[in-house]
Amino acid sequence: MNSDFQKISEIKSLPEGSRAQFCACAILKSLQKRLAKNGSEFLVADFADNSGSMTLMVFADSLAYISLTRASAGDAFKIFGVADFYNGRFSPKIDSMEKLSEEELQSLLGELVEVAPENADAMRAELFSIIEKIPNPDVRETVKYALNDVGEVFFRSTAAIKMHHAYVCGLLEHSLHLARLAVKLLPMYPFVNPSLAIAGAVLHDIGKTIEYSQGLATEKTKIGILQGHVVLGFRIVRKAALKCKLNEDLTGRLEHIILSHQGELQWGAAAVAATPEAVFVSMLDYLDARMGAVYSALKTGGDGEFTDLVPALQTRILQSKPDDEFAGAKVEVSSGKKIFIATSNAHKVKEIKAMFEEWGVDCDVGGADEIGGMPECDENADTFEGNAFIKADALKKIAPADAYVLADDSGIVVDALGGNPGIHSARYAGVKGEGADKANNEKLLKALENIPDGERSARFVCVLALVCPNGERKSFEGRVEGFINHGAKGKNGFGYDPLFELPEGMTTAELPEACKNEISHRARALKELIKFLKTQ
Ligand SMILES: O=c1[nH]c(=O)c2ncn([C@@H]3O[C@H](COP(=O)(O)OP(=O)(O)OP(=O)(O)O)[C@@H](O)[C@H]3O)c2[nH]1
Ligand SMILES: [Mg+2]
Repeated sequence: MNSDFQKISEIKSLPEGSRAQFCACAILKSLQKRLAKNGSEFLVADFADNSGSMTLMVFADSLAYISLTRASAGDAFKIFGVADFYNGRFSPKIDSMEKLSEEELQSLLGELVEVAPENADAMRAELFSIIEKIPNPDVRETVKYALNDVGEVFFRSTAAIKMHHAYVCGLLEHSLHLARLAVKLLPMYPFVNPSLAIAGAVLHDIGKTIEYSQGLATEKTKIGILQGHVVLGFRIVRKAALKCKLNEDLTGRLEHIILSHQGELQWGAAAVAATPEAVFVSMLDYLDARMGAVYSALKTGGDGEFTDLVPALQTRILQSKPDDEFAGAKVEVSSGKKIFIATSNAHKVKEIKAMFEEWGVDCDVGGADEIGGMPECDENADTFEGNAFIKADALKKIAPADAYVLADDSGIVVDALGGNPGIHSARYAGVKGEGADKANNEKLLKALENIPDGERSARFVCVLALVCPNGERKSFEGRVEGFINHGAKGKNGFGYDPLFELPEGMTTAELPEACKNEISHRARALKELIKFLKTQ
């Protein structure tokens, strides 16, 4: 059979009154027998191809009626009819139908089966990279266990029969949407536990892998009807949590997210969301389910002013685009870049994150602890740049492939000491951990004891090393000039800040954080790095 047929979306766009003949190829999604007012039987059949769906009324006086009485959901048909409208709604007259042979079906499968608009492999990779962000390792393992337990079907299944994301890979797409939303919105709600929120976003609908048959037409399975996806999902997640030895409290809270995500009891929730995470996930689900319904309505809406009634929204959707010449503009809020900072120094992470935020660069910046912690590494190069790349390379090995890795090697260079402590600033006094800053400061003051004012010039130097997802390597240097005081002043910053006096007459530890982040060596290097990132 060749493709001398029209897509459902084309047929639905035929002008009202044209009464044009059409031939469509489509899959029967559902079939119901009804009684007309005059007592005669008719069939209501939902058909879909990859462009959309249409509902057909087939009356007993048509040839198609006979073909349909022998059909079941999942069968594919060639449909001959005439475009017609009833009360402004597409309501074609059907003349006849022929069932497609298995061979014809195979050759047309790509035209008939609607698949999620985003690429399935890319969605899957992104979902796993978000799962890797889950801070609590037991929650992370629970999510992976549950996905592995249900297997490939999670990545192919539809998310619904009709309402939203009702296409192949719809469940993957819907789950990924929630996970993306969770990652974006979590910073706004610091009282929401991030591990539970991301896990709930990924797993909330996992029961649908069992609730629905996975053939060409989605139907509820027997156990799907008897238990529903909320309870089925609860069981999958409970098993995973027990296997992964998730603690009792987190297990109960994760189960609660699954049981309550449906929002309201009359929509099938088993419990009303009663934790911050459960309220958060059920609201994300509400948003994405309804936006998915809008997407499908617009896609199949024909060329009327409004779409057909969207049951999930209890209204029709206005189809015309806003009269806005800037409608296609991208709002520059997210560069979508993920950056992990390769350091075990929490002060550096805090300063770098604050600067990204302050300068409105909406990269997703995380510390090494979000991906398993900063690996041990030997900073044995003889330049700041060399050491920065040693740290960046060490973290790159465990960072997600699509992430940038940024390392900072910095220190204080004192002219009277021939450039020392320089690259050895962190370990200048040989003390590690808590007392290091104090010991370093004391050693430096001692070394400069007999050096007069006027010869105590020094500078902070910072080299940032960036390793890009494509392997490209860049470094950026920043400096700030000053001199070393005779004692400590100020409580902000870290390291040598209380000793480092700026020409303006105060130490960098006396500057408010925001001021330090404007003028510091790290700020200067980071400004250059951000310029580069914007070209990416
Ligand atoms: O008062 C300061 N204000 C600063 O703004 C600053 N930046 C760097 N430094 C000093 O230089 C060492 C870097 O050494 P460093 O780059 O090896 O870092 P680190 O060992 O602390 O962490 P990591 O990034 O290596 O994991 C630090 O420990 C500090 O003593 C600073 N002191
Ligand atoms: Mg170090």
